[in-house]
Amino acid sequence: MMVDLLKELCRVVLPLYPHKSLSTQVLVRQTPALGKHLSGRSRSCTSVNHRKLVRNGEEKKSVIWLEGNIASGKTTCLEYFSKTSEIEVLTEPVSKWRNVQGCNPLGLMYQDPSRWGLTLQTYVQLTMLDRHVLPMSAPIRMMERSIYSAKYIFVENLYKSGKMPEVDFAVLSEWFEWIIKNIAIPVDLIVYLQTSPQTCYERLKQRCREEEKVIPLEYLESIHNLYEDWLIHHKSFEVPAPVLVIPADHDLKKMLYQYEENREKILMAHC
Ligand SMILES: Nc1ncnc2c1ncn2[C@@H]1O[C@H](COP(=O)(O)OP(=O)(O)O)[C@@H](O)[C@H]1O
Ligand SMILES: Nc1ccn([C@H]2C[C@H](O)[C@@H](COP(=O)(O)O)O2)c(=O)n1
Repeated sequence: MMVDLLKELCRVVLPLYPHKSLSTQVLVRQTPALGKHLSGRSRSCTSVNHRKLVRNGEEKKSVIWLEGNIASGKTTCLEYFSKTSEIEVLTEPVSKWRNVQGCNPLGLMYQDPSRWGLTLQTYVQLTMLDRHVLPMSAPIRMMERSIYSAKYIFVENLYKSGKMPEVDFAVLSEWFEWIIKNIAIPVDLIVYLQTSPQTCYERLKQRCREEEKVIPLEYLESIHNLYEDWLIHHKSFEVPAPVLVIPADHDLKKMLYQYEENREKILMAHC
């Protein structure tokens, strides 16, 4: 009788939890739709990346990229979510960009982008790749930006604005293509903090990072337009995961409220 009871329990309960399957079968599962904030087109063009392989009841892990303009509030957002036990947070390695063996490629780039753009972006590519391949220590990883935005936004901006020589752009492009072809860079969801360039300009001045004092509003406008073309209008590059857009011009109190409102959608990337 006990055996029958167990069999019945398995029959009813296991189908509800396919990722906890006890068989050795590999299950391919699609993450649930993320509701109205998700951009439909990015979902459809990224179905392969968004599928999840689950084997032997192994715990499914999810990676979320937090994208947005300079000083849009990404670090502040990550700080908030770092208090959640299932989430590990990886901030951008800006301190390395400001100090590699005593040199400051970030500062040099802002002083003379044509000369130092390649130097900074090569180092950004290396340090972001290092972040992407770090073993995960929690079920959900939220990381600030990605090797994709480094290329599609910042390298693109330097090149399009005439501040990066063609040869530098070609070398970085070949490196980038090689990396994404040969190294797995997982992503399940992109959270985009959508701000106006003006808001970022004000927050940038308030943060007062020494290297960034030379940044004009026009620079933030260019970065903004590249982000919008990529993640909202789908006019430039492939989007490697669904996009959750969070309007981020609001004050801190309203932003924390919005983060709470979106918590489920973010955690759902893990289901
Ligand atoms: N919602 C907000 N309202 C006002 N100031 C903010 C808000 N979010 C962040 N800030 C401030 O703006 C500056 C940039 O925020 P930060 O989180 O460092 O941005 P990012 O990591 O995107 O560059 C910081 O001084 C931060 O305290
Ligand atoms: N690929 C990149 C990434 C970032 N930067 C610059 C932009 C900021 O000055 C700084 C850190 O950005 P934040 O986290 O404050 O938005 O690094 C870059 O030039 N290239």
